[in-house]
Amino acid sequence: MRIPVQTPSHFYEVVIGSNHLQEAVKTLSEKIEDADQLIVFTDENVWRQHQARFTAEFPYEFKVFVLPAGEACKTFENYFASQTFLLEEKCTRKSMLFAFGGGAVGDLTGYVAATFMRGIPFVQIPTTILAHDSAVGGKTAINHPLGKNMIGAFYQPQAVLYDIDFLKTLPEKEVRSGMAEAIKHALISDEQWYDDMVTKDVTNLTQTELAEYLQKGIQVKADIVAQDEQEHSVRKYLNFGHTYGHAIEAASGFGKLAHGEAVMIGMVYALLLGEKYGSITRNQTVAFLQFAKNSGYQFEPVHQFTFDELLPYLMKDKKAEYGILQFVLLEKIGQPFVQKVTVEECREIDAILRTII
Ligand SMILES: NC(=O)c1ccc[n+]([C@@H]2O[C@H](COP(=O)([O-])OP(=O)(O)OC[C@H]3O[C@@H](n4cnc5c(N)ncnc54)[C@H](O)[C@@H]3O)[C@@H](O)[C@H]2O)c1
Ligand SMILES: O=C(O)C(=O)C[C@@H](O)[C@H](O)[C@H](O)COP(=O)(O)O
Ligand SMILES: [Zn+2]
Repeated sequence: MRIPVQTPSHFYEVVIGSNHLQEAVKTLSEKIEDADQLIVFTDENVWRQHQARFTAEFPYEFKVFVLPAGEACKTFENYFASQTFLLEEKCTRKSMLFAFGGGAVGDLTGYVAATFMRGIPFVQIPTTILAHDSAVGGKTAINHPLGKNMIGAFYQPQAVLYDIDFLKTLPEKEVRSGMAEAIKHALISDEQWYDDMVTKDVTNLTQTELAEYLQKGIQVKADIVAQDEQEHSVRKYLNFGHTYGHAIEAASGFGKLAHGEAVMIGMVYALLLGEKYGSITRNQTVAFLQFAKNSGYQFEPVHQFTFDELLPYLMKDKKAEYGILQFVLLEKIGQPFVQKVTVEECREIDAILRTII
């Protein structure tokens, strides 16, 4: 299946299927054959588990740059090492990068591609559930110890080649983390989908259900990015759960908490705020929390920090303007909006969160 993504700057396709890497690569053959070098960026876990299959099915000569697994790859040091590798390999503006891995490899590779010689083409080949979100839409970034994704660029890939057969080796924690973004996509777009989701064990979907959810999530993202590529308006909705989620993620030390685990906490926080500013009821928030707990999501990380310890991270949220925080909230399930919130209100909601989790 092909899902088109049309932004003001760029058109590309998400080619999603199972066991179709070889076929999917063919959709890009013209662009690939025009490149002077192909460089695959991956991480040590992904390469250990999928090198044989990738090499067998990727029908071109390539060089590989293996990064540390997970969030650890989104650092200045790895960004610098990546640029050094490209320079030492004599890459040029005609070279093409491939991000073979999860969101961390994808974000780092995209930022490297956006900045090497002021921009060279790159392709996303995602290997996680979460990457149905991260590989689409062109947000690329590395972290700074003071905040998540603080250095980056909007830079769209040439294509997203998503073979969901790679997902079969994901550990349960990463399944859970990835499903949080699918739950987010349902919450911000489609009440019926959300209602269906909460009846399921989202960590144990059938391949058919998983494929359907991923396609739906990609479509939600593609529709939003088509309207607002650089987050001036509706793209903010994709940040539902991320203001508080990123704060917990950064405060914990990058990589301790998986991104989706932190976002799940952030979504409960945002639902609580939605009780004040929207028509979300406490029953709905508690039902969501129960569904999250039943699916194995953890909320103890909140208790490791005081609100004042989280506050500096909250204040670095990229949606904040003139020192005022903006949260994405739900009027009702499926209807997001953006709301300015004061620090004192944030403190109050943080206190409520601690009592209900
Ligand atoms: N750019 C965006 O729009 C966007 C959207 C959402 C998240 N993100 C970013 O994505 C990152 C999280 O991405 P992620 O959850 O994919 O995590 P990840 O890339 O850190 O991968 C998680 C872990 O799973 C392993 N892994 C990956 N694929 C595997 C496979 N097929 N089998 C076994 N193990 C595998 C990795 O080695 C790593 O240890 C965060 O940095 C987050 O900020 C970006
Ligand atoms: O694509 C978007 O826009 C998103 O916000 C998707 C998020 O899931 C993702 O985690 C994103 O990287 C967060 O962006 P940030 O601007 O808050 O760092
Ligand atoms: Zn996210």
